[in-house]
Amino acid sequence: MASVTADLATTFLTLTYRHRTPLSQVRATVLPFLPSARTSQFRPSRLIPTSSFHSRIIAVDSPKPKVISRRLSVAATATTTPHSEGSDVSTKIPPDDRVPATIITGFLGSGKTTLLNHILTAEHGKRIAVIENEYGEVDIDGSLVAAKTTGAEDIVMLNNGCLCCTVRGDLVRMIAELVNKKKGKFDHIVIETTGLANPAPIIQTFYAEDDVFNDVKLDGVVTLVDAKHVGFHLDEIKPKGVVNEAIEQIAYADRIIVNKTDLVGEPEIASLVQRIRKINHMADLKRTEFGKVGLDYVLGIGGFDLERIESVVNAEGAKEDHDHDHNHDHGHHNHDNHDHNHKHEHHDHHHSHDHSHDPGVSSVSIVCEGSLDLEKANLWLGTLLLERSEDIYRMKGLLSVEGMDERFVFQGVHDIFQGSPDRLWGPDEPRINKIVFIGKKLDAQELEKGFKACLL
Ligand SMILES: Nc1nc2c(ncn2[C@@H]2O[C@H](COP(=O)(O)OP(=O)(O)OP(=O)(O)O)[C@@H](O)[C@H]2O)c(=O)[nH]1
Repeated sequence: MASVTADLATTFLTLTYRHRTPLSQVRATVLPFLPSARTSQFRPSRLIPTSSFHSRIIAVDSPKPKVISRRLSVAATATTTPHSEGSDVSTKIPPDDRVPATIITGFLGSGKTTLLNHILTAEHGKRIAVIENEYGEVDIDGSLVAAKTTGAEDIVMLNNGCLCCTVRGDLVRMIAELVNKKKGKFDHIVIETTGLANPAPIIQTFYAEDDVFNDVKLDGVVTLVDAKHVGFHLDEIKPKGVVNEAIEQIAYADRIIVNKTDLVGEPEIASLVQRIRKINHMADLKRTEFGKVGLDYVLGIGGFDLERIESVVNAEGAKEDHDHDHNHDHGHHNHDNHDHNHKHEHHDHHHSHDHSHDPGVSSVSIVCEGSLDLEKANLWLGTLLLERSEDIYRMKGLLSVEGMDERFVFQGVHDIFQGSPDRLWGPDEPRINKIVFIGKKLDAQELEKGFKACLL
């Protein structure tokens, strides 16, 4: 046990040291004590006999898009880390020039291809490479997309794979090929998954594979929800060990698009939104018809960026499209945001939305003022990931750690954990910790208790 504890205690310290690496290029940290969990998470949940990825580079005749360079200064007074080479080191974050990739997922017929067509035909000045994962021999979606776009420069087909193993390999090869052969010819990659895909292995590909990670960064997961039919899929009881893809696709999302709202009435949409919120309280949500959303909503999300953790944990629960929001989800949002804007009060709550111990997939937030004992927090988080990483789908957090002058931000997908100090706490800024978990069998009270035990 002693050695495990020592390992756990190095987690934050190691991560703290990582502030010297550009934040945007901080390599995902797979906790060193989790070697078996790392491989087990790629187990296929479903075998799909004939599937393939197709890639298409959509060339858009437009001026070269603006390169957005992300710069962030981190003033590090790294008194808590033995790795520190000195204090008051300012780290300039160079631009992250990796190509962003967006995953579009959603159940069969939810409107993924419709959204893709919308993206490809819109004026945005981006050249987009599309990777499609199809069932069967016939490239139906490919022809739908092709019919609506011009300038398709390249199509590569990769066959015979299952989503979690072979296709993951295919995806890596596909991305590597795109990067090697077409570098500079596209600005964004959009990956459309099959309707029965569990997004987890695809997300993990971006962290587990160096070939991918070095050149491409995961920008976000966009999930289409069929407002008329999704209820049936969400209700479906699967055999033990088989995932409910409709739930998983919602759980991993950064952006949720409730599509086909023309086919159902307002009350159905409102109750669906509530249901979605119980699963994923972190994502933005919009209601649409025929996938008509602003391009900003689906491209350039930064859903896995440490720099953007704050906006997620702050706005958590309040992010439905406001055109629709006010009438339908009021009580819920008021409740969720209750504490977020108050200063100088003792913030101390969690919410898990109706269930304190939800056996299904749910979101739990902890908002709590105070500073954490580094070692205890390390042990708590490390143990949590060690024991529960399969159940914790995604998490994001912003922490106040005793002895650390910066806020500590982190995000994780199962046992992939990425964290770093970001900006300094303001002199009068209340030290409020905020964590959001999305996962299976989450016990809000237990999580909160464990977290609070780490406070000084
Ligand atoms: N009424 C209505 N129909 C829609 C809407 N969005 C898409 N559709 C239609 O629904 C059907 C399925 O849409 P797709 O975009 O192909 O859905 P998909 O998710 O790509 O489907 P799969 O690839 O089979 O999983 C098509 O006939 C679309 O025209 C909508 O908002 N309202």
